[in-house]
Amino acid sequence: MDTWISSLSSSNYNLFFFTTISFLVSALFFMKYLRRSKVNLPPGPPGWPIVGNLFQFSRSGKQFFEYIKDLQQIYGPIFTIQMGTRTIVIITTPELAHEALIEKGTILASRPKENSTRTIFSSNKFTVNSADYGPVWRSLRRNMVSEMLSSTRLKGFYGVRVTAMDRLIDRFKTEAESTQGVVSVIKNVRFAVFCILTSLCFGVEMDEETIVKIDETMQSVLYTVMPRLDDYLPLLSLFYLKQRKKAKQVRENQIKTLVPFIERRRSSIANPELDTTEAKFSYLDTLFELKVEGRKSSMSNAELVTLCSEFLNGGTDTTSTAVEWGIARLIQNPEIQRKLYEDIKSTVGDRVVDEKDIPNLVYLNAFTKELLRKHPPTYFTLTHSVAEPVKLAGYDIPTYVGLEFFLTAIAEDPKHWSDPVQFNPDRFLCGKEDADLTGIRGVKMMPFGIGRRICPGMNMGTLHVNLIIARMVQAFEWCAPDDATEIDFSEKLVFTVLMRNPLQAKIKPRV
Ligand code: HEM
Repeated sequence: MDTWISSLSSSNYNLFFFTTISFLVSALFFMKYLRRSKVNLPPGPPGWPIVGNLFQFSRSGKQFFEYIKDLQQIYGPIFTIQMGTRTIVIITTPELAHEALIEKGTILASRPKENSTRTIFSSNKFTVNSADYGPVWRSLRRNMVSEMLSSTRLKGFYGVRVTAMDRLIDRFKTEAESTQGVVSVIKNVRFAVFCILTSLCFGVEMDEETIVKIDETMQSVLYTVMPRLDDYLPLLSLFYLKQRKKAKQVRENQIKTLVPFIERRRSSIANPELDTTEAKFSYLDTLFELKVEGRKSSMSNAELVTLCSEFLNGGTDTTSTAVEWGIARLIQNPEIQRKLYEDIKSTVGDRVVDEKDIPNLVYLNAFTKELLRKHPPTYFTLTHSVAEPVKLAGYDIPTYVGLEFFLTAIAEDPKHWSDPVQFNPDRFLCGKEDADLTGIRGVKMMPFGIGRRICPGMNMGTLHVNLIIARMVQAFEWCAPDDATEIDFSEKLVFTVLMRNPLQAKIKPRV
């Protein structure tokens, strides 16, 4: 949300034009105001005409989640902000999340209208995450879960993970040789996760150069769909023609990069004898065959690109961000690192830790849960919207509102956690303070969301975080590059919440 400010100042203003537009917008807003003033929305900071709270936010100099934290102190568990034309309701407590996403789950399971850039990249809302709650969403989601993410399917991809983990440890060793032991955490972990997901998605093992190229394409897509000022003030879109042109180029490049893999897979299914190196099964295969409710035609290549990109993006940044924060916590707390290593050593002995060991690694599981509580990779769920007007906490929620669930506030609610700000995996040992991540038995933390739209990759995401951390801690002792350095825990909101300064860590191989 920060990026639009700089682009605005660089735009070439035409004063007369802007004034006329402002007048028209004011009239429009006034009419909208008359209509909306009858609605009993949750309270919130008074806004300015046209822009609402947009400039108050930008002038606060804070990141979006910091601004929201401040407003929570003033307005309580549920409040409204007006960002230009967008009305956003923020929910910050477990009780209200339960009311919204479990008790009234079907009504709050929709997604808001998209801007024109997002529509290009979602093939007009043809993805699991963007589709409205209805037949298309059901078909796409059911396919993704049952064919790729169920526990049986996950087990079938065991070999892919073993290869990726061995490669990860080797990469750390190689990097450390030329840097006196200092390695970049997120870069290598991201690469490992991406290797797994590309293999599952396209059914091929790829060389490093190809994987890096696809990853760069995916990252440029994520940056292109990030919010801009004209998402909030659509009439300013005239000043963003260059960005819209750029978005089309990024889309073309995304299609150009991924279509060859789609064609290759098609041809290898048609002629299995030609390439024996390909995997027996991939996400693409399921999409080739999928019948989407309410559609007669099969998917176009552009739609296949969109769905494959969703699969790759959904699990890469989230997982690698979590691991980076995890290693930062281990460096900050050598005692926690020692306990984790002891847990692995006493459970698996001298052999390499395997994903089948994970259910027995009690401390590792507690550590990962605490990691996802304290550092949910995204601070908000994806935006929800309502299919029909509904009441929440006694307030009106009309259909034009976007709902944001503030995950860190929910996971640090002092009514539900002892010493909530403290990073302490022990809280999950011996059932002292447990939490059901699905929210069905009550909500205390929800790093994957809850209800109808809960992350379908929850099992895979948790498995990857557990496995990567176990392998990294078994192979190396982790410390700060210079033993005196304090880890900087400040955050930067991009798509996930990253460490402001990407973590550099010193590794010492364990003997
Ligand atoms: C640690 C890892 C992960 C975390 C923390 C995470 C978190 C989330 C969150 C917070 C949401 C939004 C839920 C909502 O809107 O209420 C979500 C949705 C989603 N995630 Fe994940 N995710 C992770 C891994 C994955 C993986 C591995 C995949 C697939 C390969 C995936 C695919 C998706 C999809 C498709 C959605 C949209 C669901 C829908 O709208 O029905 N995620 N995830």
